[in-house]
Amino acid sequence: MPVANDAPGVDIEGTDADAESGDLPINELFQSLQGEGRLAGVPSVFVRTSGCNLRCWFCDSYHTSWEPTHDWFTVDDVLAAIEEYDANHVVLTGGEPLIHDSSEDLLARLTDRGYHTTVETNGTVVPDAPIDLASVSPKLASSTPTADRDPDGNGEWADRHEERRLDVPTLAELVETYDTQLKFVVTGREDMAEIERLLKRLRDAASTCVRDDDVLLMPEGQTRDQLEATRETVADLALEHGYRYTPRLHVDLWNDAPGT
Ligand SMILES: C[S@@+](CC[C@H](N)C(=O)[O-])C[C@H]1O[C@@H](n2cnc3c(N)ncnc32)[C@H](O)[C@@H]1O
Ligand SMILES: Nc1nc2[nH]cc(C(=O)O)c2c(=O)[nH]1
Ligand code: SF4
Ligand SMILES: [Mg+2]
Repeated sequence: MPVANDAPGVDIEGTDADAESGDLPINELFQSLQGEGRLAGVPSVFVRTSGCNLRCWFCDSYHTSWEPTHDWFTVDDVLAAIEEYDANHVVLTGGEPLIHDSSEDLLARLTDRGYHTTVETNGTVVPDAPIDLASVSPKLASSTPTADRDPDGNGEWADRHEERRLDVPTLAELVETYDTQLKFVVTGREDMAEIERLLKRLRDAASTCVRDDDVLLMPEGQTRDQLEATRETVADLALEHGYRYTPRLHVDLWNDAPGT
């Protein structure tokens, strides 16, 4: 179910515009195979909220971040739409789903109904909600929308993105609270030094163990052609460092088609 109306009523960041109504801005809701991470290949219903507190230049969900579009759904509407599908796994993604208070209500109610929940998040917000798999994708310096890489302007978002993208105490709380995979978007070999530095800080800060097995390197690329250029380097880096490689199965299968 693609939902891509230019609906009014969300501020540019999509932050708590829904706080009073309890509704969620939904960009799309569809069934597919989980394309990324530990559960790659598992049939899942994807709920994509609109609005993000970051602006990665490479964001593959442009209409949830740079130019948010959505319809407003009540949590009951979202649950009813999910139940139309024959699936046990639900992936809550965005945009950044955890900037919306109502995501907590949705996650609690999905858990009550027996669904397995994955949340795809940039790791800047800790929710008060049950999550089976926190799929955390901390954003590296190579994601910052500097003027030369800005898809929508001249670097106006770079400073805000840079200030917000990494928050080690928040990441530590996420790994302590949830079964977590850390999924880094890798643009090239030069990203590894930052990943290593961040993991060191996170391991020092967190009271639970962050295993190399829970660190996933994912090639940057919104299309098959773009992945073609990055995937082999990223696979080599995973081998060299002892981290996991994750494909982007949905891009391999369906390229950049919406609703996949
Ligand atoms: C669109 S984001 C939404 C969830 C959350 N905002 C986040 O960034 O984790 C979903 C996933 O796609 C990844 N992603 C976005 N654009 C990408 C790209 N061009 N290449 C590879 N992964 C990308 C993100 O890092 C994240 O793991
Ligand atoms: N098939 C498929 N798998 C995914 N895993 C994470 C996704 C996301 O956009 O968060 C995603 C997506 O958009 N499609
Ligand atoms: S944090 Fe996620 S949704 Fe937000 S801009 Fe980056 S990739 Fe897109
Ligand atoms: Mg995606």
